[in-house]
Amino acid sequence: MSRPPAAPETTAADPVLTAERAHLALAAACLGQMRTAAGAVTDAGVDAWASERLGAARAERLAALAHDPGVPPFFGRTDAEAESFHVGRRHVRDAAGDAVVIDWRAPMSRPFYQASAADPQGLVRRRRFGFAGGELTGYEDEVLAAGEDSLGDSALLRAEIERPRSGPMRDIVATIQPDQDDIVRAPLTESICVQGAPGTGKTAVGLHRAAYLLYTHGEQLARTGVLVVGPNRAFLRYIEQVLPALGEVEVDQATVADLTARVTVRADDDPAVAVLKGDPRMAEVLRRALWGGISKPVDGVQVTLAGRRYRISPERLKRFVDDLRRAGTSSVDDQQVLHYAAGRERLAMSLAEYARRLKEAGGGSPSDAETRRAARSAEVRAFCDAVWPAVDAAGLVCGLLSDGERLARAARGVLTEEEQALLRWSAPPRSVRAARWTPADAVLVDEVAGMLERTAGYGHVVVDEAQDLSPMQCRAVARRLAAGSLTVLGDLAQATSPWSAADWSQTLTGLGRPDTTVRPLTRGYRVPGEVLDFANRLLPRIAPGLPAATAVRREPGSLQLRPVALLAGPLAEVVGELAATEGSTGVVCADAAVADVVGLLRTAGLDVAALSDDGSEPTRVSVVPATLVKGLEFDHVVVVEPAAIVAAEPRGLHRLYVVLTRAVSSLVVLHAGDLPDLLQPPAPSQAQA
Ligand SMILES: Nc1ncnc2c1ncn2[C@@H]1O[C@H](COP(=O)(O)OP(=O)(O)OP(=O)(O)O)[C@@H](O)[C@H]1O
Repeated sequence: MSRPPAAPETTAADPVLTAERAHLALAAACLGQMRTAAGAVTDAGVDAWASERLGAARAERLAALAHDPGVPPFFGRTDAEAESFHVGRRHVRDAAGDAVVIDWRAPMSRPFYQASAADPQGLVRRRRFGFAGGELTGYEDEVLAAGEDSLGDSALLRAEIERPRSGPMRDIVATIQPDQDDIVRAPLTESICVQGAPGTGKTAVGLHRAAYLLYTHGEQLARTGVLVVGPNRAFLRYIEQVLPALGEVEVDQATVADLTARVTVRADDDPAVAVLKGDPRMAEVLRRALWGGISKPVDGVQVTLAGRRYRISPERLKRFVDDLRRAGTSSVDDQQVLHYAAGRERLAMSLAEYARRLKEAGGGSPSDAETRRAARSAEVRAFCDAVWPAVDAAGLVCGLLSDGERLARAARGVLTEEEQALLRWSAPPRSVRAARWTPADAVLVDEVAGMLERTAGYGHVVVDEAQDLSPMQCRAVARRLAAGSLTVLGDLAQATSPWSAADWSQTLTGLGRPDTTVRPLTRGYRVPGEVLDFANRLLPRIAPGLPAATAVRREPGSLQLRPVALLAGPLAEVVGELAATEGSTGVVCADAAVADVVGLLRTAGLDVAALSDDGSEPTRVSVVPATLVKGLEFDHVVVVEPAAIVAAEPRGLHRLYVVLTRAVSSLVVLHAGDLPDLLQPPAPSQAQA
């Protein structure tokens, strides 16, 4: 279904339109001048490093000013009694430095998003603009002073929501709604968890929050950085353009697998094993395995310092080791904790400094360099290697999973014997490199690496589809958070991993922010009401207690249930019809059926390709494995045999809920078998009753 961008009742001769077009031309010209000025700045700094930094800063600035002719410099305007502002994606100034457009993130722009007739926030009028291909084609006024507001029912908002989808996700900066804006503009110090039904704009809100925080706390976050964590490469590819379009190019985007890629993953675990490896008790097992490798000194050590030898007794050595081990294992504050590798270095230094004190007591005065040399001496190194051995993270996990006795020592009282047996590799690998690591193992290795050395942390982390993270994955994300704050986005009804919890507390605890407030979003922007009502029938079983989303619009005819005798013919026919329309089509089926569905559609002469997790670009008609569709959306969705999607995995009904909520315009459900009971049409007698 295609609709032109809204052009409310305005004509070319409308003086308002004429004046606004002139302002648009002015803004475009000023932006051009700003770009020229940024391009003219020379990169010559005092030295090569400074020149490079200047060059990088200039490239960033140019990227931020990049002008896409399809993206107009402003999209709205606020009129107060004394002044009016045009609101756009970034500040635009004229040659005199006066504002031509103000950035949507500036405090002055807030009333554009928040003002209502009941609370005009100083505005007399709000104006929204409609564009087609960069041309200003119309506008919509709400005279707040006269009690008018669109209450989320603006024609321009509707046009934006219904526009055909093609290519990657776009920003929603022109139409952010008040409840979304509250989350976007929450302070940097506040961690937030958004529990939002499908299509309520969680991903959009999280990305706009990142852009808002980078604007508002640029200097602080430029140092510490912002990270966006998404579920898979296909999803990251889908969202990767949103932040650059908002002028933010310096945000890292990664999956948990990317963050924990310290070993090469070559295998998958059975669900029961994956659940256990994701259990927070594994952190305790690993902690014991690592710190339990430190042994008690039995002999004294001779330390050579500035030509003399000093003997340190086993009792004193034991005290050094105990004190350092305590600093590594009993600190409540993660920021203060002593990491294992640093502990090893400190132990060596403790010995050298003790020798120095002995020398000083005898009247000597060794230099720092001599003390450091003593810490690096062969005797001290040999002592540390024996008592506080160097550890390789992958080696430790490999040893633990290969050696039943070692595992039992670390897991005693934490895991049952049956659980230990589940973890043990039946055939230990010949070497650490040869191990058939799974994604859950990679997270364990990362946990150990995080105990060995402090992981660099970001100032803010946005975690999307967070309902699917295991507690151990949450810890991996938390390690990247340092002292910063979090935006956690997710939907418990879309929780498809075998370890998914029924409430947010486990996830938020794992992420290290148990006190985070959970805020709901319930207005669905993506899916038409008819389709959403259908999918919501699954809610009582998959997420009892969660409020159902309400759709912002209804589209009669958007849902078609088609029972068929054989799938092949009707599938090719339906997809053929949709392929001829504007926008994207996703044909979603159980993963195991993807190859057959692709073959069948190609045999029918249709140009389709399977969506894969390598981040490659989706085609206009994609065959999508059900496990890869999370977070994505298509104009038209064809679901092939829902019962097979449900049967494919333990949380298959949750998966089906995800699949049924991806359509912007239409959903066709093709089924040769029965529909899952909750989705079956009421029997005729019930229907009449
Ligand atoms: N205020 C808005 N104005 C216009 N479009 C919006 C708005 N909010 C959300 N949308 C659109 O609705 C769609 C769904 O948004 P998004 O993907 O962020 O939702 P979500 O809650 O993350 O969904 P899901 O959980 O189903 O993946 C997107 O196309 C987004 O652009």
